[in-house]
Amino acid sequence: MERCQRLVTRATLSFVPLFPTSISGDKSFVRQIREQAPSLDLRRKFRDCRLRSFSRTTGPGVVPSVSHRATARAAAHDLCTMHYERDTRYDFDLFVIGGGSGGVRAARVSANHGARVALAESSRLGGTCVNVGCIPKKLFSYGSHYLHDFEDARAYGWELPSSAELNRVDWSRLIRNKDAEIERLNGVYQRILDQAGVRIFHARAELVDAHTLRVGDEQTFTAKYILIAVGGHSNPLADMPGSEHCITSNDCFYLKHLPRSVLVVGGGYIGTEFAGIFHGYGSKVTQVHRGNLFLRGFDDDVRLFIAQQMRKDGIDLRFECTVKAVESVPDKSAPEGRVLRAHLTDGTELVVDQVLLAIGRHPNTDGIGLERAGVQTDPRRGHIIVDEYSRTNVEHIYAVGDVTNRLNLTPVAIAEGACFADTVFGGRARAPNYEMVPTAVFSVPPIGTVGLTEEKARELDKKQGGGGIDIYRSVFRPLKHTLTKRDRQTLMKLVVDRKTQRVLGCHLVDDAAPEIIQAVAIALKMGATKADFDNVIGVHPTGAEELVTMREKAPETN
Ligand SMILES: Cc1cc2nc3c(=O)[nH]c(=O)nc-3n(C[C@H](O)[C@H](O)[C@H](O)COP(=O)(O)OP(=O)(O)OC[C@H]3O[C@@H](n4cnc5c(N)ncnc54)[C@H](O)[C@@H]3O)c2cc1C
Ligand SMILES: NC(=O)c1ccc[n+]([C@@H]2O[C@H](COP(=O)([O-])OP(=O)(O)OC[C@H]3O[C@@H](n4cnc5c(N)ncnc54)[C@H](O)[C@@H]3O)[C@@H](O)[C@H]2O)c1
Repeated sequence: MERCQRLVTRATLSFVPLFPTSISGDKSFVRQIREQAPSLDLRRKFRDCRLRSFSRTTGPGVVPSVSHRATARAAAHDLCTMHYERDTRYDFDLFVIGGGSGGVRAARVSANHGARVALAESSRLGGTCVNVGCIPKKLFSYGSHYLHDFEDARAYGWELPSSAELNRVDWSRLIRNKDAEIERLNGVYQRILDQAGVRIFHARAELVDAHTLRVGDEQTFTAKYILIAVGGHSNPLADMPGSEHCITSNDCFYLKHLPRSVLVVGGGYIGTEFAGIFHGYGSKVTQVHRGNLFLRGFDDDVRLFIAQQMRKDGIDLRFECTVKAVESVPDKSAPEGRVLRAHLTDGTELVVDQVLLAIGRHPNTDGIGLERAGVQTDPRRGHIIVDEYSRTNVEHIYAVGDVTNRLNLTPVAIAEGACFADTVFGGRARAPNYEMVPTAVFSVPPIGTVGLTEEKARELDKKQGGGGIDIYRSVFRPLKHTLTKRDRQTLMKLVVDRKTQRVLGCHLVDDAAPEIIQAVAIALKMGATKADFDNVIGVHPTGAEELVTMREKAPETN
């Protein structure tokens, strides 16, 4: 308390008059106040004296620079938004287990609301997305397009060496460069949390009881609120003979060699993205999926179209087929000193360098003491059960992100984390909104999608005895490939409610689809009708202009 009084006094007596020129020292001062001033009252006093000092320095004759003004306003806003009165009966107001997408956002926003926050991360900050998910995957995806791009460049006049000469990949350089970027991002996350005043433990944490956590082997802390944001892990298909020879998506980012051939098992996001990545880098790829068509949950037109395009590119895509056993066979000529013989359910065998299991992910709920705290999980799938505010059955324990198995996407985990923080510490109950969440599959070519599929829209329409669904579909060769002659097509599709004319879904397959779909999602979330789309003038020449020029309804099939 005394220390805080001193800080406030220092703010009024010495710091305040220097205000316009000591902005850079200012941020750390705000941080100090956040960390040291336990009472809301003291923080408010500091805020008030800050605001007074600012208005004094902006009096006649003093013109603070724009950046000074912005910094001061931001700092004052920071302090104004501290709603939460700390509870000193506990070591922390909030303990976050897991420093991935959801956990980091929740920790930062909660600290900004004035809570004393700790976060434990057993691996690397940033979690799946930063270390072994979205980011390295997208970097690999960029990298995998170059050979095609070089080949296409010839049609545009470029004189380049032959494809055989171009097709040489220094895989270790890719891994090194990727690692450096990920390390940089780990540092960014560390700084974000440090600046917010979050205490970070680079250790595993588990629940001892409903308010107590063991952190690493030795430390124990109490917290008023606990947030579980531990994510998930790949299904290792442990029951399959030879599964120990297979890799998961995590391993793809650390392979010593580019595999000459890969069997990809699974027809979801990860399998389809890695099939494209390895194929683009020059591996011979076979992808198997146990169902009759992969990418379940996506629009059927998109699923068929992507399958067609991938096959044209040379990927061996097999449906109603999966792997039943894998053997390791020594082979001195193979990069790994062995090859893998995969036995498939269609009766065939494949000899490959790697078998990638991409058959879904399980929540990390084992061994974190949920039972000791009385937190309920789903008996079938193991995820933590939460309500719309991400609260578990235990009043002060919350969970966000993949461990709750709602929509397992990074922006969703982030939104859940932010809503949690605002609800518990920000004085504003906020539930994440899962309507019209756009998503992309970075396959080759990529998919961008938002809203209802045609199948889902028809099903709902039938249930509601509605007036029917109109489909607008366009398939065309993108302008770029008129010169390259590459056998590549774009698909654009709108699903429209016939009665209200509201656009219920948009499904794109195109190199630009992941970028375009973000903006389309805004329109759909605002309730745009087909006429709204038609009223917009296109951007020419682009593929996206097709979205506002589709006039012909597709013939009725149902
Ligand atoms: C290959 C791949 C590609 C993906 N690509 C995309 C994409 O392009 N776009 C997209 O939106 N989503 C993508 N995702 C999904 C996305 O990564 C996840 O939805 C997101 O990371 C979930 O965030 P989270 O906070 O729930 O968990 P995570 O990010 O997984 O974070 C959980 C953290 O908790 C830590 N942890 C676990 N147990 C403990 C413990 N007991 N103590 C301390 N720490 C612990 C883990 O080490 C981890 O860092 C991809 C996923 C994968 C696997
Ligand atoms: N671009 C993105 O946004 C992106 C990219 C990667 C992952 N993700 C997220 O991560 C999640 C996990 O991805 P995923 O591809 O592992 O899972 P998924 O659920 O998308 O696909 C799993 C696939 O494995 C198959 N499968 C499941 N069990 C099987 C078994 N025992 N044998 C054979 N096949 C089996 C399923 O039929 C399905 O095709 C995704 O659902 C998504 O939410 C998102």
